[in-house]
Parts: sequence; C-alpha cells; structure tokens
Amino acid sequence: MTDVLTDAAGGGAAAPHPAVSAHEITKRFGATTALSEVSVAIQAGTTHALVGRNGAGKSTLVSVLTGLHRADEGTVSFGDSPAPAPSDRDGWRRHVACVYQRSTIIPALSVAENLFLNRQAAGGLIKWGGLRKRAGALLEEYGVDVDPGALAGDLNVEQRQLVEIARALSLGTRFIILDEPTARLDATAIERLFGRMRTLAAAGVTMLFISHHLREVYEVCDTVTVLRDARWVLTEPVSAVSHDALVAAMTGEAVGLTEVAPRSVPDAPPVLSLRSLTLADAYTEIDLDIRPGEMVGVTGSGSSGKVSLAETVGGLRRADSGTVSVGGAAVGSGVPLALKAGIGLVPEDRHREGLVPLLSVAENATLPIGDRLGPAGVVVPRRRTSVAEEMIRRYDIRTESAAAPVASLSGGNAQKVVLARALSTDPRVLVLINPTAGVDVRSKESLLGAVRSAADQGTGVLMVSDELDDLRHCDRVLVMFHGRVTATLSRGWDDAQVVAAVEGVSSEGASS
Ligand SMILES: Nc1ncnc2c1ncn2[C@@H]1O[C@H](COP(=O)(O)OP(=O)(O)OP(=O)(O)O)[C@@H](O)[C@H]1O
Repeated sequence: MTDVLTDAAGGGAAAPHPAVSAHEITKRFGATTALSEVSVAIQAGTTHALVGRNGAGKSTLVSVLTGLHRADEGTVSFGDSPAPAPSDRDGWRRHVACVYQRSTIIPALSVAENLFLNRQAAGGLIKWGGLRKRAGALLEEYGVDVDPGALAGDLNVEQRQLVEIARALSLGTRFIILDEPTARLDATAIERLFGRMRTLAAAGVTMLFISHHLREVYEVCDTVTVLRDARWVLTEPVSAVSHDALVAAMTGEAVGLTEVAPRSVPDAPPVLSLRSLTLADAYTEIDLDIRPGEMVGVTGSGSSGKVSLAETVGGLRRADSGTVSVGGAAVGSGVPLALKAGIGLVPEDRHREGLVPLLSVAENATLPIGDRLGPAGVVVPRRRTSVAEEMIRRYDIRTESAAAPVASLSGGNAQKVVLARALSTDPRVLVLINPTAGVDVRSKESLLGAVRSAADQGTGVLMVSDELDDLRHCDRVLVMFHGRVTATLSRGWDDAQVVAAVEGVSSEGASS
C-alpha cells in the first residue's frame, strides 16, 4: 500500500504551501456564529488534530473544508490553488474526503457499486459486469479485506470506514478528514485504524483527525488545533502541549478534571433482574441483578454481545428466551412496555433511535413525559418550554433556544438531549449505550454526574461502554466475550485488567 501511495503522491518535493489552509473563515447559521475568523494551516503529510468542546465549530469547519457549506467570509485553499467553485463537487472530491461518523456509503448498494458511484459522474461509462473485479483489485491495492459483492449495509463500522478511505484514495484524494472515527470502534479496531493512519501518513497523505479522546490525539497526531466558542485558540505540535494545557485551551479554565468519588450502594432487593437471557448470535444465558442505586458497567469487544444485551433490556430487541424483570415483575418486549416498566434508554445510535430531527429541542427532550405537561395529556407549550429550559440549563446543552430544531445541534449536544430525555421519566432502571460518544471532556463529567445523581436517587444503572473513563463511575464492571460474561471487576480495577479481559486473554478478577 505504501508504494502505491508514494507513487501517487507525486514525489517528495517540499511544498511551498500548506496542503490545506482555511483563512479567516466566518460561518453563521441564523443568529448562531459557528465559526468566527478561524484560520488553520495543515502541512502536507501531517496528521493534524482538531479538538474543542461540543458546539465549538469543528463539524462546521469540516463542512467548509469539504465544500458542503460555503463560508460567509474567508477562503479555503488546497496547496497553491483556491478551492473549487461550490457547485464543482468533483473538484472538491479530488482534494478532500471525509469519513464521517455517519457513513456516506449507500447501504442498499454493494461495496463495488459504492466504490464506483462517483466515477460515473466523472464522465466514464461504467461496465457493471467488470465492476466487482475492479473493485476487488482496488480493495486489495489499499489492503482492505472486504468482499466487493457484499451489501454495504452489512459492513461493520470499521469496514465501512476502510471502504470510504479506499474510495477517497482511489479518486486521487490526498487529504482525508476523519470525523470522530474512533467513536464507534472497539479498542482493537482503533489500534488497526491507527496503524493504517500511520501508513497513510508515511505515504504523504494529509489527515485532519477529530476526536474527543485527547489520548488518541497524542498517540496519532503531529499537530493540534483547538477551537473554542467558534474561535481559533491555538495550533501547536502535540509534543509542545500538555494534556492539562489542551483541556484548558478547550474550556478556557485552568482547572483539572475531578476524580471519581467512591460511592456506596445500599443493600436492597434488585430493581433489575435478568435470568437466563439468551439471543442467538448475540448473548447466551445472561444472569444479572442490579440493586437500586447501583451502577453496573458492561464492556467487551464489538462481537461480545454487550450492545444487543442492553438493547434487549431497553426494549429494542426481543430475547429468544429468559426474562427481564423490574422490581420483580416481568417486562414484556418492546420500547413502550420497557418504558412503562420504568426503564429509560440512551440508545447507541441517536440518529436512528434517539431523536426526531425536525422537532425542537424541547419537543425531543420531553417526548416521553407529554402526559405530565398539561391536563389530560394535552401539552401546555409554555410548560414544555420551561421544563426543557431547565434541562438545557442542567445538562449544559448548547442551543440557540428550546424551540430550535434538534437537527441544528452539534453532535455532543444532541447526545445530551437524549440523556436528558431518558432521565426525564425518573426511570427505575437506566440503560445507557456508549452515552458519552461524541461528548467533550468537560461535558462528559456533567453527563456522568447526572447519571450518578440519578443512581443516588435509587435508579439502577446498566451502562455499556468502551470508555474506561465511563466505566470508572460504575460500582462493578462486567466484561463480555462472545456473548457471555467472562469477568466481573469490582471497583479499583486497573486499565490493563479491563483491556486484557476484553481481549479474552485473562480470567483475572473473574467472579461471575
Ligand atoms: N445547520 C445548522 N443550523 C443551525 N445551527 C447550526 C447548524 N450547524 C451547526 N450549528 C451550530 O453551530 C455551532 C457549531 O456546531 P458544530 O457542529 O460545528 O460543533 P462541533 O464542534 O462539531 O460540536 P460536537 O463536538 O458536538 O460535534 C453549534 O452552536 C451548532 O448548534
């Protein structure tokens, strides 16, 4: 792969210009200024991190750099050429590609069709018969082990990202934006992605990497730019900025992150019980009791069955056998019955299962509690607005107003709406799936703080997460491997123990 890329990169002559530069970009959405006079230069062949709190303007900068949004002021250039005209999509595609959190791959088409989709627009007629073969050769060239005939919708997140990267490189793109690529990958897939990024960097590909995981920034990036409140704050080599300095630049405060305080859980009969819960190809014979106020973490690799298990408890999936009960009463399957039984859910995919994009922040946040917002179930709008405004304040949701469409929120702020909504019902059991994905370091603390206060009020918490920082809040952590609980770690575990158990290479601490 390196050779292919080096050849295509066109030799190693020192470039007089940065590979990409944004100069004094301002972008407004109605009354919101998403970017204010932001300038960033990305040097050729470097991996450049873009970090900032939720709503800082990162995605907006990505839209401007990819030509999806036109800046109100300022210019973008690639090397020594100005950016193509807004309507010249092929021109933009030759300069830049973005692997988004939401895939741009069309699920109903095959991998091969996806790979060659844009080339149709480029003028050449496609011979669909030979397509699969050419796609196979292309994937092989970029070291992507995916069947070109597979339906794109059947690929996992990692495979989709690889196909998107291969598609971009094969179009001649040498600048790739990775927008939170690790948010939905497990630890081993992240390592594989980083390995691939290093190979690409060595071959001269320029990358812009967006992540809320500062550890990743240090691991894989050369340079870091911080945005705060729509403004540029700093651009420095990562080796020149400490973790604390980075957090301070992002938040504007020079205080460290707080330690997780230990908590005690009163002895009481379980609020949530799972008995012999089994779902074919996902998990087998799961037994679990969670007491009121107890926070139980579940982690494991992508194939461990952890997400399916949480989705079953939350009513999104139906188990083949076994029972879920809340307060000793069996819960039927389906979200309405789970809600009725007192189970609140923060689903994995806020876009699909979480939010109604065209409804307002207030409508989304109060969806399950309409009956409490007015007489006889008729919502009194003023009441709804005031409840939503309280949520916006409590969860630090950055939005223009409670009436703004939820689609206008940044990713992390949208996630806060999903959590606020799940907590609005005062659930007896709260099921969370990767609740802090896409949430910035500081907001993570307030979000997990809100989960902890719910637990302090007696809510039993089942939190599926790949984040050690999330799991640290839990009273115990179950590790799943191939559909079974293979280890239970009590408070005081160290990172290496979790990582080893996730990989299935340790039985240390196992007590389940
Ligand atoms: N289409 C839009 N309409 C209205 N406001 C928008 C739109 N897109 C973004 N914004 C606003 O612009 C600001 C910057 O949002 P942006 O999505 O760029 O933030 P971000 O740094 O990517 O955040 P996150 O880390 O949460 O993804 C936010 O206040 C957001 O609500």
